[in-house]
Amino acid sequence: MSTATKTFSILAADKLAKEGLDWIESQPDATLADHAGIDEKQLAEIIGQHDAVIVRSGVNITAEVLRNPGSLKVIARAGVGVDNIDLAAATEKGILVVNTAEASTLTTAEHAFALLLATARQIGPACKTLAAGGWDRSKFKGRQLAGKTLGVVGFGRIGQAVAERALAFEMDVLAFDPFLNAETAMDGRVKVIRDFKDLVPKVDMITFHVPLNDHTRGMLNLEVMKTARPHLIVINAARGGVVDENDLVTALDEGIIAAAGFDVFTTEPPAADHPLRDHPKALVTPHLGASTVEAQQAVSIDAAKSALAYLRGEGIKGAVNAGGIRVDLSPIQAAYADLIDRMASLIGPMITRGICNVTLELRGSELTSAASTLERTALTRLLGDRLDSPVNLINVSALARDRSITCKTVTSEVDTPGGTQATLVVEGPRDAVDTATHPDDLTRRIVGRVYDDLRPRVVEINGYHMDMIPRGDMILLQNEDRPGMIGMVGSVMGEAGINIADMTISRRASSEGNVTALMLLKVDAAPEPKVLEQVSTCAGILKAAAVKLPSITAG
Ligand SMILES: NC(=O)C1=CN([C@@H]2O[C@H](COP(=O)(O)OP(=O)(O)OC[C@H]3O[C@@H](n4cnc5c(N)ncnc54)[C@H](O)[C@@H]3O)[C@@H](O)[C@H]2O)C=CC1
Ligand SMILES: O=C(O)C(=O)COP(=O)(O)O
Repeated sequence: MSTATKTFSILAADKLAKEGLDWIESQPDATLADHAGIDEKQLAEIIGQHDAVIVRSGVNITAEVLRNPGSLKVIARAGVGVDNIDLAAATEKGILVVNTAEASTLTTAEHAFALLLATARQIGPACKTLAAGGWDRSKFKGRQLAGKTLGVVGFGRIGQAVAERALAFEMDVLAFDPFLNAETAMDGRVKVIRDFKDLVPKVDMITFHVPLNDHTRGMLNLEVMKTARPHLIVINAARGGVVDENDLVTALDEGIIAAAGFDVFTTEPPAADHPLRDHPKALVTPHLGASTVEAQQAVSIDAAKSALAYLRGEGIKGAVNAGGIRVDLSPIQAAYADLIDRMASLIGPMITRGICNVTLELRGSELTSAASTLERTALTRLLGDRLDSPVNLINVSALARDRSITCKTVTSEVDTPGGTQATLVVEGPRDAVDTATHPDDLTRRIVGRVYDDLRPRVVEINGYHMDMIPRGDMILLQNEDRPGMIGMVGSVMGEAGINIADMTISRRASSEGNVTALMLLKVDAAPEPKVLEQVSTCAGILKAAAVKLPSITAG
């Protein structure tokens, strides 16, 4: 674990189990702000004062809430569904969103199954009758699950757990999930149906375990309900809106379907006069799917741990909007991330024609698993130095896509003779006219390596070969290869009071045979813009740029 030099502030914006909150408070580098029950407006005001926020489904993290994200770096959902979080807004602001996908699977499956059993046996109305002094046994004749066919819509974690339970109850199970490419599932015990509309007429009971999105909203509507068997029981413990609520009420009233067990609603809580609240054929619970002692304890601790692990740079667990990013890099991967960041900084000032395509070539088996992170590292530097808005590993791919910048990483597990290697190639638009740039330099290419000492080295820039450790204040000069250039540059720097600590020179013959040189000066202080301008106007100097790179602690 990291040392407690920095304290991360974690905001609990929803009701979380005590165990997770206690865990946060036990950490030397974390403080807890418990604001369970906070409304959206208040949340928007304080969210930026915290490094992480943990929520359940009780609070909406809208684009408005994220308008001034301040220090916020991670939103942790203590649960599964993230439909209460504006993922696009979070991604755009560079905020990681994580969930605790597995911690509440069994609990939620049990709740869906409880609804199924209770609805089939009319437990709700029977209980109400008894409480009101009645004893009406003939009115509450139920139906047995064994021998019936259950349709499971969405065959992910919860859907499969429900199917397991249904099989144990001797039910036949049919599944529909467009992302399940098989004829059968669970060792042939579950038949997969390709089309949702084919599933509905075949089942006696149907249960939904899908996320709410444009494809699932209203997927069970009146038109589809009309194709069902009249004794169909509908269970929804996924998200309100997957089953059209108005259509459901009509179908229940008209006997198109028999009964419904609902844990989730389009608006939560549903309005006081919502027809499902007190419908004789509906058994309803107030979004209790994940509400067991065990699941709440697990999601609360998991969410707190994932948020803090990310803030500490220990890894990303349960990412919803950060496919492929890793912060728990191995030493060699971390060294390459640092090298690639420096490489992108170095060629940055030479990119004067805009960016169209970025290609990262990675050689070496150790780098493959970090490819996405390394690509995003290069892009973050290339775009971050050019855009006003914050750019980081989370939002950079979306930003590049928005600007039609194509990014590609080519990995090869065959190490070069010199070991691992990274090559970054940046291309501008083909039709951009740039008379100041030599045709050989229209594509910018930089090659770097990390050896056993884990120090970053640049070994080539656009055909100029070298072996240089990129660090500190540097000046890049491209010049005609003729006598007197070094002396001239030295005297301009001397007059400006700039000490040259180190110099690397490399020559290259152009396609027409002209020889040019690239001088890389390591200087003790950054040059004033006027010094750079002065040197760039000297005869024989083709390009001049200054770059500030981080120092290297290990020497
Ligand atoms: N009532 C409650 O308290 C709880 C509700 N949930 C909800 O349960 C749902 C499922 O959760 P998990 O099983 O953990 O998620 P999951 O991601 O493991 O499974 C979802 C499945 O739905 C499938 N799917 C996506 N689009 C589909 C479509 N158009 N038609 C059919 N299938 C589709 C996916 O391929 C995936 O297999 C989520 O909506 C979640 O929010 C989760 C926990 C508690
Ligand atoms: O995890 C989920 O998706 C849930 O629906 C559970 O919601 P909750 O955390 O109980 O507000």
